[in-house]
Amino acid sequence: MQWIDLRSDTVTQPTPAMRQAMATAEVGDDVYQDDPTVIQLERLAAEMLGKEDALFVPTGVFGNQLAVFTHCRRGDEVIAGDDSHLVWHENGAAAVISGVQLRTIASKQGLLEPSEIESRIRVGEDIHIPRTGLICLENAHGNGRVIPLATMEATAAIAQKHGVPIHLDGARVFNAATYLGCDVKEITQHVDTVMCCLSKGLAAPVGSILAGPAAFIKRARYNRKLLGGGWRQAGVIAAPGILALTEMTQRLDVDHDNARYLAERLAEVPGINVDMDDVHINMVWFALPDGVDMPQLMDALEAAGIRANGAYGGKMRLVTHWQIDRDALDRTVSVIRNVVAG
Ligand SMILES: Cc1ncc(COP(=O)(O)O)c(CN[C@H](C(=O)O)[C@H](C)O)c1O
Repeated sequence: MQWIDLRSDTVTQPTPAMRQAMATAEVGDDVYQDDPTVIQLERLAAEMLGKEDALFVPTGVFGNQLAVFTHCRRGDEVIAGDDSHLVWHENGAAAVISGVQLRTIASKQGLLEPSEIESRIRVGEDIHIPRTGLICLENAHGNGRVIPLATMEATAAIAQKHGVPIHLDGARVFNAATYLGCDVKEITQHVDTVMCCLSKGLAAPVGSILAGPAAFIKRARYNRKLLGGGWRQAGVIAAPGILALTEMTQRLDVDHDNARYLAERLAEVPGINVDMDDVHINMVWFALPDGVDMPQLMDALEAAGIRANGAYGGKMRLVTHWQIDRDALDRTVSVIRNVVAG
């Protein structure tokens, strides 16, 4: 059955061109750094992200946690937003894998005020205090909003002043660049390392990229192996990653336009509240009117061949991607409208 799957952009299936590339990929043992397709992907990613080197990793969480593990010492403090993916959805991995303390900041819709970050940076030698080992930013944010370049720049200046590196959870950094109308390097220039997902809106079946200075990536490659993440003939899954970067980054505006279309149609349904100002990328969050029978709504959506996650903090999230067109969105809104209308 071909579902209309709006749960996330993590559900994207590889394009036909990606499947062809997978079948014909040149491969080798990547632990020996013999896989020409992985090497091609890593070089392309480093160039596009404006970093000296890059590493192909299994997932976004792996890339984020490998960054923390490689930047930090055990006992360090890591500054992050209280609603960041690193804090909310990574199983407490920073403590488990790296033995670090997460120092959270209440974000303003995903944005961390640079002054708030600076006030939490540990300064000076004191027998009581840990070292601030890393600042973690997220852009685009998992709430679908994009952090302005000026905020990134101001944060970078503070981090540089205190000698603290910045890691960017850039799972959707190409979506952010599309929204800002800038090259992705204008975002990544303000951070030391960046993780970007190939397997979300960019539609690769597997994988993310961790990019940064050559010396950092060399240490990260060692740490990836330590964590059991050494690839063998991974060219089979690196090949679609190359197409993700060369082709799918160019069409993200289609997903963004479809998200705005969806938000506008939902806003026309009596009782549904959509904040159009929050619709920056391919995500639409909306509040249903009180009293909506959620089990009935989820059953109606499933019966119509539509997959969506339930409400989260009183809001539902629908995510557009290359396999979602306007007809699918119209069908989705029609089901929601009928259930809400009772
Ligand atoms: C900002 C950000 N950083 C990292 C990740 C993790 O990427 P993966 O480990 O799933 O590849 C995600 C996945 N986000 C997923 C989604 O949005 O459906 C779920 C919540 O994990 C993310 O949104």
